[in-house]
Amino acid sequence: MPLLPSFRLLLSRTYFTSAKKRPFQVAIDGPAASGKSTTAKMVAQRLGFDYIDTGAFYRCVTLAALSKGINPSDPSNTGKIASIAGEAQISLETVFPERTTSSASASPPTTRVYLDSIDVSSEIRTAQVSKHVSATAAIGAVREAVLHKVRSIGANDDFAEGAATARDGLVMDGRDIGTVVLPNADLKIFLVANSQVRAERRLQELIKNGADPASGVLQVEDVRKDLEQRDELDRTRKVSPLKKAPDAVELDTSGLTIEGQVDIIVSTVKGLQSRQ
Ligand SMILES: Nc1ncnc2c1ncn2[C@@H]1O[C@H](COP(=O)(O)OP(=O)(O)O)[C@@H](O)[C@H]1O
Ligand SMILES: Nc1ccn([C@@H]2O[C@H](COP(=O)(O)OP(=O)(O)O)[C@@H](O)[C@H]2O)c(=O)n1
Repeated sequence: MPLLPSFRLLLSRTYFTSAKKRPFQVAIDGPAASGKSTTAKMVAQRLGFDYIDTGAFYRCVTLAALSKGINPSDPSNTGKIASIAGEAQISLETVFPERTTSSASASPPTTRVYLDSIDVSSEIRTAQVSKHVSATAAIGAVREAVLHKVRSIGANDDFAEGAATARDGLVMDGRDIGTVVLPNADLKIFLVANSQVRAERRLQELIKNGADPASGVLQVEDVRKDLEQRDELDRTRKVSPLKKAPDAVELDTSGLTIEGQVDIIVSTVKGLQSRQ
C-alpha cells in the first residue's frame, strides 16, 4: 500500500534525536468506531509493541458505577463516580497469538479487561455502558484517576526504566493520547471515518458479539446516532476533549481495509525508526 501524501511529508521531516532512547510511542486518537483499537492492536502485533486501550478504563468506571445503581449521567453523582474511579482496580491483558512481521493476517490480538480481578471484557461493551461512558469521561477527577492508572502501567516518557512495559514500544488509543497522555509520542495518528461507515462497522461488530439484529433495537440509524452523540460529548467537554493534536496525521479509514490502515502505520513507524 503506497503511503498517503501526509505520511510521506511526515517521513520527509528532519528529526533531532535525543540522547536517551526510550521505547517508541504511537498515539492513536479519533472518534468512536473509527478503527482505533483494531488498528492499534494489529500495529502492536506487527511491531512487537505493547498495547493499551484507554477507553476500557472509562468503560470499567462506568460499569462499576452502574452496577452500584449510580447513574453517571446524573451530575449530582460526580463525587461518587470520582471515588469509584479512584478505588477501581483495572488491568488489561492483550494476547498476541502470533507475533509476525508480515502483513499476512495472523489471528488478531485480543484484549481481556479486568475490573477488581473480574473479567468484564464483554460487560464493558454493552449499550448501557456506551450510553453513559462519555458522561463518566467528562469528570475531571475521573480523568485524573485514569491518567494515574495508565501511567502506572507504563505510559510515560520514562517508561524505559523500571516500568511494566518491556517491549520495544507502545501503541495506545483513546481520545486524548496525543494531546495529554503521550504529548511527546513519536507518531500521532488521528483516525477518522464517516459516521455511516462507522455505524455499519459497529453494528456488524455488535451482531458478531451476540446482539440480536431482529430485536428491533439494533438499527444502523440508532447506532449512528449513539456514536454521533458520544462524539459530540467527547468533543465539547472541558477536560481533555477529543481533538486532533497539532502534530498528528489524519488517516481516513472509510475506504481502507484493516490491513491497509495497519500497513500505512507500520511503514511510517519503520520509516521514523530508521531515522532515529
Ligand atoms: N478499514 C476497515 N474496514 C472494515 N472494518 C473495519 C475497518 N477498520 C475497523 N473496522 C471494524 O470497525 C469496528 C470498529 O473498530 P474499532 O477498532 O472497535 O474502533 P474504535 O476503537 O475506534 O472504536 C470493528 O468491528 C473493526 O473490526
Ligand atoms: N483516552 C480516552 C479514551 C476514551 N474516552 C472515553 O471513553 C469512551 C469509550 O471509549 P472507547 O475507545 O472504548 O469507545 P469506542 O470508540 O470503542 O466506542 C469514549 O467515548 C470517551 O468518552 C476518553 O474520554 N478518553
